[in-house]
Amino acid sequence: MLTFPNGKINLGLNITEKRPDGYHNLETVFYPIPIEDALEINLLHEGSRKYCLHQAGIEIAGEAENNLVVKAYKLLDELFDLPPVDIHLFKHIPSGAGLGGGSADAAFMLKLLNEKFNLGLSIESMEDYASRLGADCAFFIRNAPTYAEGIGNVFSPISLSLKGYQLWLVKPDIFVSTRDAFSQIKPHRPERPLKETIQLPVEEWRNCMVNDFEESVFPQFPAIREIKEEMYRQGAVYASMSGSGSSVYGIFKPNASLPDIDFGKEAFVYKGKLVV
Ligand SMILES: C[C@](O)(CO)[C@H](O)COP(=O)(O)OP(=O)(O)OC[C@H]1O[C@@H](n2ccc(N)nc2=O)[C@H](O)[C@@H]1O
Ligand SMILES: Nc1ncnc2c1ncn2[C@@H]1O[C@H](COP(=O)(O)OP(=O)(O)OP(=O)(O)O)[C@@H](O)[C@H]1O
Repeated sequence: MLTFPNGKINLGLNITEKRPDGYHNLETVFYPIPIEDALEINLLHEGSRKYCLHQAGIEIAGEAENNLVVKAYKLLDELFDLPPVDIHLFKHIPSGAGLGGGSADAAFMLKLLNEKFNLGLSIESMEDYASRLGADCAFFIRNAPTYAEGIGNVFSPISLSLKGYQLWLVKPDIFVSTRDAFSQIKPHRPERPLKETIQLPVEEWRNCMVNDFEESVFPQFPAIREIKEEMYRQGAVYASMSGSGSSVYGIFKPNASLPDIDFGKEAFVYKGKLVV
């Protein structure tokens, strides 16, 4: 059985409060984007192992057992004593990019196991399991535009569609540590709640919707700021860093023509239409 976990971008990201447990409360809108990994599971017939992970595409640092798809399998295996599975993961979504690729894989693995083994899990219980695997993981269960608060795990649906707009996304060869990015932020509430800002016309977002991480990440990595400025030079309606970086996206009118621009040999570049 095969599925295609997709990435997300953050539309606006306000870090509002530091919590006693060290984590931060935030408000953001998660928006699904059509950059996809491929994830397949089959019954594993050989040997005594419960799972075997085969990886291809972009390399993920670390041991197989730390892969979020394996963590998702182990979580449900503890509860349902699942049959052994052979897992194939083809990574296309860059990691450490603010695109939630690892979280997407984990959430889609829960959905895949639920379907393959007829576990009968509700959307709500899959969201609950997903939230144990990562702060923003549960978003990928419904995978629809969502307003998120808390540590990125308290959701409400929003009415928003950018369907037909073009997305231009660039992830330079720069690693930004999410933990360090959070530690450099002075939390504060925005003048207007993001839930209201997001309902303004897209053309107005540029003047009032921000990603708070840009203030600390741009001075440290001016090349990331430069990509955002390039997006606006090319006519983006809205441009921003996603999550804690290092990817930057531009949203363009449906008929805009996007030229070829050299963002460096190692940069990941995606251009495509938004589909939701
Ligand atoms: C910033 C976002 O990209 C917004 O979508 C995500 O919230 C980040 O999610 P993520 O990469 O899955 O981050 P995690 O692996 O959960 O957390 C990495 C580190 O970031 C810090 N962290 C994360 C989320 C949060 N709400 N407050 C935090 O302070 C913590 O120090 C944590 O140890
Ligand atoms: N299946 C997986 N795909 C990608 N990363 C994984 C996976 N499993 C574990 N990881 C680990 O999770 C870390 C972060 O992955 P992910 O791609 O979700 O981060 P991100 O792009 O920073 O997203 P965000 O900050 O928006 O959640 C990586 O450092 C990687 O080692």
